[in-house]
Amino acid sequence: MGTIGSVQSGGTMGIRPRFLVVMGVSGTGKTTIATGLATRLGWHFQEGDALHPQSNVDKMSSGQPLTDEDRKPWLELCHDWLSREVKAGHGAVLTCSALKRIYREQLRRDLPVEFIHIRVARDTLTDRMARRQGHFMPASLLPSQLSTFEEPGDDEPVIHVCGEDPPDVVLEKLLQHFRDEENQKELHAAVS
Ligand SMILES: Nc1ncnc2c1ncn2[C@@H]1O[C@H](COP(=O)(O)OP(=O)(O)OP(=O)(O)O)[C@@H](O)[C@H]1O
Ligand SMILES: O=C(O)[C@H](O)[C@@H](O)[C@H](O)[C@H](O)CO
Repeated sequence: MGTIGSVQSGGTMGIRPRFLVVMGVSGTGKTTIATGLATRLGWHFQEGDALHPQSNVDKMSSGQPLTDEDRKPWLELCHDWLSREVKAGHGAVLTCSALKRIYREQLRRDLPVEFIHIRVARDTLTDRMARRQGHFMPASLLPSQLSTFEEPGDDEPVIHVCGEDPPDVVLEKLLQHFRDEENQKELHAAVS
């Protein structure tokens, strides 16, 4: 089993392929954490925002929140991407806000998809969005993101992680979680 300090060839650190959706409201750090995971693990990465139809981007840029109807075709494109990745079997990471349970159900339909939910306090989000430059999402949409968000339930395949720590710390916690799970499996296989 590899450790964070000794990346094995292929870059997977002995971690089996997983199909991850890094989720949360705008500004939680989805892109930052998802790209970090994909880079460290050598897995494929897709920015969910890049799959939005232009009409959705235009709508958000003009300060209007998306509706369920707006999000439906976008979520289907996200599902298509995940589906292709599962078939390829390589290990993959997608960013997607996945704000509601029904959206998460659409994303993981018939697929072994897991979610990583990054938790960040409202004040931190406000600060991050105010500072961020060159992104279409205005900080004024944060209240609607937060009011639309439905906390994932215990019956959903989700890993919660605190996103207040620096990105390297968040990433190391996630990698440690994956390694712990691999170790548990090996232990279980050895005793059964
Ligand atoms: N753990 C962190 N600590 C401090 N700053 C962070 C952290 N994660 C991300 N940031 C910063 O916060 C801002 C938002 O991060 P990022 O773009 O990754 O979030 P996002 O969830 O993908 O946002 P969006 O959904 O709006 O695209 C960026 O300026 C990023 O550099
Ligand atoms: O479901 C939504 O409302 C959207 O996906 C937003 O969350 C943005 O795409 C993203 O956060 C970019 O800032």
